[in-house]
Amino acid sequence: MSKLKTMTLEWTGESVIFIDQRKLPTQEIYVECETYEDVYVAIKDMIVRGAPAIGASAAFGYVLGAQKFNGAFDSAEGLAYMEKVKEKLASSRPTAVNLFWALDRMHRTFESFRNEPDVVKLLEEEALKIAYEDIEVNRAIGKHGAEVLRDGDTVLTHCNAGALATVDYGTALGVIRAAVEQGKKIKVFADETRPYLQGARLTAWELMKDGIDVTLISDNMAGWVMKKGWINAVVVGADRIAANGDVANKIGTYSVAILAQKHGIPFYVAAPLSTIDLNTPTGDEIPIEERSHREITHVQGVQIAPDNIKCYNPAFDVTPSHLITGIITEKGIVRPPYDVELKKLFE
Ligand SMILES: CSC[C@H]1O[C@H](OP(=O)(O)O)[C@H](O)[C@@H]1O
Repeated sequence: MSKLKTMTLEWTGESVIFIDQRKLPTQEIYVECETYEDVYVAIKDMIVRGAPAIGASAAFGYVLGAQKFNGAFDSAEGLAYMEKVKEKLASSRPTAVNLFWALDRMHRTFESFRNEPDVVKLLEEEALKIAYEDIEVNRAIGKHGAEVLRDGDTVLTHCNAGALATVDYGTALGVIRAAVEQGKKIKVFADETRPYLQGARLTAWELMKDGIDVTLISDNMAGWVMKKGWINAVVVGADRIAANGDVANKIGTYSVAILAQKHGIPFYVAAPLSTIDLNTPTGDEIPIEERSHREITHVQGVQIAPDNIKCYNPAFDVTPSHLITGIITEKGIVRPPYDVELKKLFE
C-alpha cells in the first residue's frame, strides 16, 4: 500500500519508485530503489530530476538508509553511518540547493530523535512531510504566479519545471496550470532545451496530457517568436537562487532572459523558498554541474557529432537578477531589490 504516489515518484514504505524520465515521452518505465545507493544513482543519472523532486527523492533515500542500519542510532557508529548516507546522497548533483536543504532537514531530524526507539518512523514522517509540503507549495506558487498571466496570454518556458521536476504540479508549469484552472486561455511555447531535451520530452508531454495548448520550438527559435510578438511572458523554474537574486537554472535560461529583455517581455522565475540559498551571496558562487559530453554528441543513443570532438556541457547557467522581473514563491511575488526582499521571506 503506497503512502505517496504521484506522476514523479511513489513511496511504498520500503522503496521509492520513479518514472524513468530518461525514457519519456515514448516509454513509461519505472525504476524501484530499495537502498540509498540506488537513489543516489537515480538522481545522478537523472532518472529523477528537477530541484524539488531531487530534494524529496534524497529525503526518501535517507529513510531507506536508516531502515537498513541494524546498530544503535544513539551510538557514535549510528551517527557516522547516517552522516555517510547524507554525504553520499549530497554528492549526486551539485547545483540544485533543494538537495542539500532536504538532506539537512532530514539529518537535523535524525540528530534530534536518534535516541528515540521509533527514530526511523519519525524520519519517514519527515520525508513524507517534505513531499506533501512540496505539492502544497507548488499550488501556492501557481496561485500567486497566475496573477501575472492574463486571459489569452502566450508564455514561453524553458526546460521542465513541471510536475516531473517536483513531487507534483510543478513550479513554472504550476503557474500555467493555475492560470488555466482560473479559466484563462493560456498558450505555451516550450523550448526543446538541448542537450537533455527536458522541454521536448517532458514539458510537451505534461502539457499535452493536461490539454494545454503547447508549441514545441528548438532553442534557437526563442528570439524569433519573441520578435514576432507572439510571447507575452516568460516563466521558468530554478535550481538555486542566490541571496542577491541571481538564478541558476537550466543551460539556455540566461539566453532567454537576455532575449526577453531585448523584446520588453517580462521574465519570471517560479521557485519555492527551498530553492533560495541566502548562504550563497551571488550567482558567481553557485556550483555549475558539468555533465557527460555524450549528452551533446548523442541524441537517444544516435551519434550526431564526430568521434572525439571536444565538448563543453554545463547543465546550468546563471541569470543575473537585473534580468528578472519577479520571483514567484509560495509567499507571493518577490520584486527587486532582491537582496532585501528575499531575506524578508525568511523573517
Ligand atoms: C522546478 S526545478 C526544475 C529545474 O530543474 C531542471 O534541471 P534538471 O532537469 O537538470 O534537474 C531545470 O533546471 C529546471 O528548471
